[in-house]
Amino acid sequence: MNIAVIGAGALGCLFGGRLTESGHDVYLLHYRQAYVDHLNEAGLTIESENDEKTDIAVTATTDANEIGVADLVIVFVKSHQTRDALAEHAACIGPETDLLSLQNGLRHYDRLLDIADEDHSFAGVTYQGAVVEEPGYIRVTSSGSSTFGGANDGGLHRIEEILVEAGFPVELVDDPRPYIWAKQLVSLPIKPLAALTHLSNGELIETPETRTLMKEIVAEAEYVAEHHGVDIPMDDPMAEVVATCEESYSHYSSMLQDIRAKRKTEIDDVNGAIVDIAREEDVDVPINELATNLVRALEKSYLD
Ligand SMILES: NC(=O)C1=CN([C@@H]2O[C@H](COP(=O)(O)OP(=O)(O)OC[C@H]3O[C@@H](n4cnc5c(N)ncnc54)[C@H](O)[C@@H]3O)[C@@H](O)[C@H]2O)C=CC1
Ligand SMILES: CC(C)(CO)C(=O)C(=O)O
Repeated sequence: MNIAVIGAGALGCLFGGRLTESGHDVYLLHYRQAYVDHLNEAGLTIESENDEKTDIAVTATTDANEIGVADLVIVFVKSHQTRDALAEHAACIGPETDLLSLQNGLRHYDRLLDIADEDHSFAGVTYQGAVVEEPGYIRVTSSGSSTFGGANDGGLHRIEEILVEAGFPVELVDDPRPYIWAKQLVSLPIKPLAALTHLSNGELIETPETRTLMKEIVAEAEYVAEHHGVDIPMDDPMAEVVATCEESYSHYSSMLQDIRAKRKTEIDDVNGAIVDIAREEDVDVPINELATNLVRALEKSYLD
């Protein structure tokens, strides 16, 4: 299969690297020529959770015209980069190209549907984790499954087959939206509060002040989901938040890592999306709104 991966970062390199290894013609798309040259010359090294290292020769490019029309495009830029990246690399997307996104946030499925029809748009979540240790060196941090869905069964099974062959556990669902919400419901209280307090996930849940705010953020989001007609497949979201924080006690959330590295965060697509949807549904979400505005203000202190 001819596959383009938009965003050759942590997950883009992991998925793109393993799909290359399993025999597909994969192109990793990035916007920086020096990074692309490095990937083409030195290849990728993927370090698995049991410290096994695999070297993979990959093809990277900044120019989607070099790819032609791909059979499958996988989107792995950060959520706020998606619209621009899809426009920039539109040359590899034709009417028969399948699009897949397993990004975080609440809007990635809709962004695909903005540019492709329902039969070619597939989205969901992944519990696979990875970090870029240095350019071309990817370390796997977790090997959870990827749950995704879409309207076209044939397309879903085509993507499932190649991902499973490449070693990724996959679960298919008819409608991915409830699963996208379920994953975000756990992230919503952790990410902004970690970004604002610099506490680890475990410290956030142990600290009475942040724990109370976390409960409120989750309760507001559950209320928005209910008004928005999303039936979240999770009995007790706050219990999931507590379990996640306990399991990842010393982990500093990705949003805090973005703040520390002075990068733009994904706040607009996480708590910011809850605020927007709440507004559409005429529901108040004061704690999500405060958390969103504070993280945006924090970003403003170092961006531009
Ligand atoms: N890294 C992880 O463990 C997980 C990440 N996710 C989600 O997956 C998505 C991707 O995350 P990561 O791989 O961690 O991000 P990342 O920041 O490592 O990779 C994104 C890459 O896209 C590149 N990029 C930005 N604009 C571009 C453009 N116009 N064209 C081509 N490339 C462009 C960036 O320079 C970067 O290298 C995010 O939504 C994230 O929240 C979800 C689960 C786990
Ligand atoms: C919120 C959570 C648990 C993953 O969604 C996290 O800690 C992170 O984003 O790094």
